[in-house]
Amino acid sequence: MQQDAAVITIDGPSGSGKGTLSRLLAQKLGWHFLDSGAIYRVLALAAIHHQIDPEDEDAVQPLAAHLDVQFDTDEDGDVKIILEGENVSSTIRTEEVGAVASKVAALPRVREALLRRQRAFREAPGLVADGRDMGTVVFPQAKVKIFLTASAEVRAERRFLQLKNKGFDVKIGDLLHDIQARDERDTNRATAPLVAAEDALMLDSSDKDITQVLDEVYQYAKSKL
Ligand SMILES: Nc1ncnc2c1ncn2[C@@H]1O[C@H](COP(=O)(O)OP(=O)(O)O)[C@@H](O)[C@H]1O
Ligand SMILES: Nc1ccn([C@H]2C[C@H](O)[C@@H](COP(=O)(O)OP(=O)(O)O)O2)c(=O)n1
Repeated sequence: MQQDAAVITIDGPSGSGKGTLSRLLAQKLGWHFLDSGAIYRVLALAAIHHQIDPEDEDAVQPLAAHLDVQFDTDEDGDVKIILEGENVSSTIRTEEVGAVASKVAALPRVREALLRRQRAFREAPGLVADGRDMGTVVFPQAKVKIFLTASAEVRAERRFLQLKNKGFDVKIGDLLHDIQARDERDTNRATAPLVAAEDALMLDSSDKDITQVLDEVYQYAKSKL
């Protein structure tokens, strides 16, 4: 880890466009990228595989501390996520895994166990970090912080198109329900809840396409770095 490498944090609820924006911004800047949600999703999948109750902190904490996960980036910048030797890049993206991720993520000792792993992504020339608590807990000293939102209906519609394109059989009503349940759990947990940092730029992407969002954030970041 390089304590002095610059960090841009992008936090917000499911489907707001954090992942897409963070990836594009990291590419444009030539910086590293941390998908912290993927770590919680991998942990959730590991809990499912090992038949561990996602709300049992004593059982999930050691799994988090010893999580055997690798992020392998190829020449095109595509990231392959390997859990215990298996490529889980696609399996972790289901709503079922997202819901379990949101449960394991509510456990304070699990979050603590994953802190160092996330901070290790901070390397020169810089890091774009995507998640829920990047600007508040993991990288509170980040120079640029964005809190990206969109209405729940718009987010459900985006997720519907995204999952349908990947071949998943999904219903928009179920997705809206899942998104609202996850918002509720992520926002109301006691440890590192989904909340904007005081010094974050608030951005509502409901009526903006991804190019507009990227341009706006890139200009803002340039003015702050
Ligand atoms: N501003 C936007 N306008 C329209 N679609 C978007 C926008 N941002 C992201 N998307 C699409 O919405 C889906 C969810 O975006 P994603 O980046 O995965 O969200 P998050 O990481 O916040 O859950 C993706 O299919 C993405 O291409
Ligand atoms: N920094 C983070 C990232 C994700 N989480 C939790 C809460 C989320 O509901 C799950 C899944 O996160 P992820 O960012 O992959 O979810 P979305 O792509 O936004 O749907 O993990 C978290 O608590 N803290």
